[in-house]
Amino acid sequence: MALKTLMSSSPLSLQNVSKSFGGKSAVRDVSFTIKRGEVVGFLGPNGAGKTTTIRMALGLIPPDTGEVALFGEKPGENAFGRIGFLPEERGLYKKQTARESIAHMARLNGIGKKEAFSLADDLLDRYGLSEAKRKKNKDMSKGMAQKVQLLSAIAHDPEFYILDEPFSGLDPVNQRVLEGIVSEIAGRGKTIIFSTHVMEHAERLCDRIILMGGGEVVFDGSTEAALSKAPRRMVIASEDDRLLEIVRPFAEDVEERRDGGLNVILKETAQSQAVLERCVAEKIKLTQFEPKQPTLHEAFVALVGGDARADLQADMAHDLAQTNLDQEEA
Ligand SMILES: Nc1ncnc2c1ncn2[C@@H]1O[C@H](COP(=O)(O)OP(=O)(O)OP(=O)(O)O)[C@@H](O)[C@H]1O
Repeated sequence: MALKTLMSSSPLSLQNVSKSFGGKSAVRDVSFTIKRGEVVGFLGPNGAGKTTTIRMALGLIPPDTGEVALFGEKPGENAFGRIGFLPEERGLYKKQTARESIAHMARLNGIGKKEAFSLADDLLDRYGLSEAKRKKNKDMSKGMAQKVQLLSAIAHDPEFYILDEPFSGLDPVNQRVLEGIVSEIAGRGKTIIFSTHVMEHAERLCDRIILMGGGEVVFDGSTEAALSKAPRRMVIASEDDRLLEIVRPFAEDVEERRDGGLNVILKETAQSQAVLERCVAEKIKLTQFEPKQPTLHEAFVALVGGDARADLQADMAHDLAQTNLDQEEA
């Protein structure tokens, strides 16, 4: 399909978009097109440029250079009723109740008063928040308020959802509830792009991944293609001292484990099966042989270089610590 046609028929298209703040580049030469019905994970470490890109996509800030097309037009009010946007900065009017918040957003998106309140009630019932209907936002837990804000963004049943960090700051239980909502929206054939630096959400929900690093798109493709970028790993163990020597020619890196086994990162050309065959040929008796499934975490640490890679690892460590903390508290 010709570029112009694709730009005009797609919910969102960015062509060579760049943005700097005070001379410091935040987004550099970003191009991608979101097709109808896609569920896209917009990933990257803190400061990678995700929020800036989303703001430009919605026309909240203009790009310095490049073109943005939202439903084939320059972003503007025309498109807003067709979009459900969850901004990174959370905020509900403190004195409004949950149903008032949702109805308020629905009305801003052109729905009449009676229908807006009925929609709010239906959504709150459907997503297990019936008891929050008349609760003021200031009295809600963080998880509850975040769910209400997401429901406010989706009440007018838009075609295209732009969700900036929908899972951040939530405990694992609430993250799952929000994932359920996103998954249900996706099941109805809607188009979704959501940003996150937590890969597991993307792994479970997305067809396609766009990974930002240092203001640029460093990967854009299917979740499977992303996984193929992860280094292949295996764990192998034997009481035979010759194991390390046999494994080394196949390995990019080998680490001895405390239990005597070896963590092996295979060379690009090597196969775990070949290591096994070599061990059998050398009559090495193995006590463990475990090729590991690659994870998106590993793929992205491999794809995002330099400082961004360190940031991503720090984010991952932080998320893991937070999840452990949340599980201990639960
Ligand atoms: N209004 C602004 N003024 C100055 N610098 C900004 C502004 N907005 C973003 N930046 C800078 O642009 C870069 C990209 O930030 P952005 O918020 O887009 O990244 P992000 O990928 O969304 O990160 P996070 O996951 O932390 O939200 C960062 O270096 C940030 O400090």
